[in-house]
Amino acid sequence: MSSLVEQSKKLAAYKAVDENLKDSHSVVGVGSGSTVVYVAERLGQLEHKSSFVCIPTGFQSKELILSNGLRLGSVEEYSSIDIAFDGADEIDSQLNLIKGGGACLMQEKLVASCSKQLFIVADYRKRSPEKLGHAWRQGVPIEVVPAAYNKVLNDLKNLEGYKSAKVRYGGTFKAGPVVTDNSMFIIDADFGEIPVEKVSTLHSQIKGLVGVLETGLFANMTTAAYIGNEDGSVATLTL
Ligand SMILES: O=C(CO)[C@H](O)[C@H](O)COP(=O)(O)O
Repeated sequence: MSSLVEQSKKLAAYKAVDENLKDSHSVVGVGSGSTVVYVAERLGQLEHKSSFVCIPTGFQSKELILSNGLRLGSVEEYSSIDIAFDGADEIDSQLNLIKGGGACLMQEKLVASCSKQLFIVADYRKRSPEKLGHAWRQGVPIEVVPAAYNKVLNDLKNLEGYKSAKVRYGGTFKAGPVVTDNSMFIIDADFGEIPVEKVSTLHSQIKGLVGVLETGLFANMTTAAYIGNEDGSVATLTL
């Protein structure tokens, strides 16, 4: 990966933490992915880091919390979270998101939904001029019960905008499907470009299929998105 992309991730993450984490915040959600690495790094540099507890969104996130000397909590203990930081695979003009590129979508949505504020950190490649499905062409990640994968693959064909769908495989790292932190499979379903006003409906339709645990469509959850630009600036997107 180019150092420009890496630099933009770091700048966005540091700015999001610096501008939004307050001394009064005692419970902080920490998401998953390569950009959140810099969120955890920044949190770990804070003098008052022992004054808040961090809630992970999966295995990688838990490791980030521990390796940066932060206090680890769980969403079972803390179902009210003051502020959460997470990455995204794509962000539309209304701050709807596609997430789940790293297969952590269920716990990411759990933490986001428990949080009073959700700040997204990303590099410039993640920002769509308008609709989801523009830059992120892999499809919407959907976490499914393993026994239901074939049924869900068939059910998806009946939904408006459907183009294709497949179970995500582990490639050279796993002979067979990717298995999530919840022991589920991931289906990536291509719906082309998703109109802003249809994100919520599409999420509900997919979620309504028996066998679906969660979708990677995050509608109306984002407080603000911090986007690291190629020129070294960081754009703050709010509605
Ligand atoms: O949803 C996610 C994992 O399930 C990540 O937040 C998303 O894939 C973004 O990751 P990165 O910061 O590496 O681009």
